[in-house]
Amino acid sequence: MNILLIGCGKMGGAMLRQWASNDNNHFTVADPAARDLPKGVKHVSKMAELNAAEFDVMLIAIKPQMIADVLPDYAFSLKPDGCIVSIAAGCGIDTIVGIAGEKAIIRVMPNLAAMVGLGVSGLYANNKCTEQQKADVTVLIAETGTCIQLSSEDEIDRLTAISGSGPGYIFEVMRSYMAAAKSMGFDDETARTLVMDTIAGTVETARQSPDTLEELRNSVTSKNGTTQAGLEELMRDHKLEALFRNTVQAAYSRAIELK
Ligand SMILES: NC(=O)C1=CN([C@@H]2O[C@H](COP(=O)(O)OP(=O)(O)OC[C@H]3O[C@@H](n4cnc5c(N)ncnc54)[C@H](O)[C@@H]3O)[C@@H](O)[C@H]2O)C=CC1
Ligand SMILES: O=C(O)[C@@H]1CCC=N1
Repeated sequence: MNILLIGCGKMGGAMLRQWASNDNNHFTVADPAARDLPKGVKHVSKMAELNAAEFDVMLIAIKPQMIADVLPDYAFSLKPDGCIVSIAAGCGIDTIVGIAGEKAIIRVMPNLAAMVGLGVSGLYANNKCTEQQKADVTVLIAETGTCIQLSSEDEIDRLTAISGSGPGYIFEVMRSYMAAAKSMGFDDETARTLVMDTIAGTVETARQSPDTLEELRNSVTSKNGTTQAGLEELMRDHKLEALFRNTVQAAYSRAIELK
């Protein structure tokens, strides 16, 4: 497929890095600030430089607040049977239709781990999309990690709050955990290794185990041992659970505002 990537910042750039490692598709990036693009990727700074080229897929990876300004410039670069894919948080299909007209539109919500092929994305297609378009875009997204098919647009906004924003929460959890390790006297490098390897090893253990997370947690927790002492703090008054609930609710509310 010929794909036009509009916006190649942190998220578009992360996905492009994976895609460019395959030869399956041809990419053109439209972004005045794009630098150091992978080999074989064409670059334009503005619409006029496209020389009337037409694309099978137009992938929107600019900030949601910019779409109304930027998308009209590119709307004519889509082939008549082409498909718009938007990774913008919040920005609904109705908003895109209002700008670009009735088109095949797919909303995808990736996350930053796409950069290393370990992303998780949700995908929702409107009823103008053919089965072939859905299948092609699913294959494209699956090159960056897991791709989950969603059956309502609202699910994209709810998934945004969990996995789209998720790496942000986890980086902050890691940062706080690392600060705690440093308060125990470990230097930066050792604290980072201890925290990251503990998290990576724990995730892999959970992936490979048939046990529930509660059972796995209990398998670390000796009666009257160190983990029990730590968990009594971490789980006091269910504050951690409430904190995560409030966190994802705030992100979901923001996605609704960005519609
Ligand atoms: N950063 C993340 O982890 C995730 C971001 N997203 C979505 O991805 C989109 C992009 O977010 P980021 O990559 O984080 O932002 P970013 O600010 O890193 O990238 C945006 C890019 O758009 C470019 N741009 C600005 N004006 C332009 C124009 N007129 N034409 C073409 N390109 C233009 C900028 O130069 C920049 O490279 C947003 O809609 C966001 O909701 C979705 C999932 C995760
Ligand atoms: O913070 C944001 O709005 C975007 C969407 C998900 C992750 N980053």
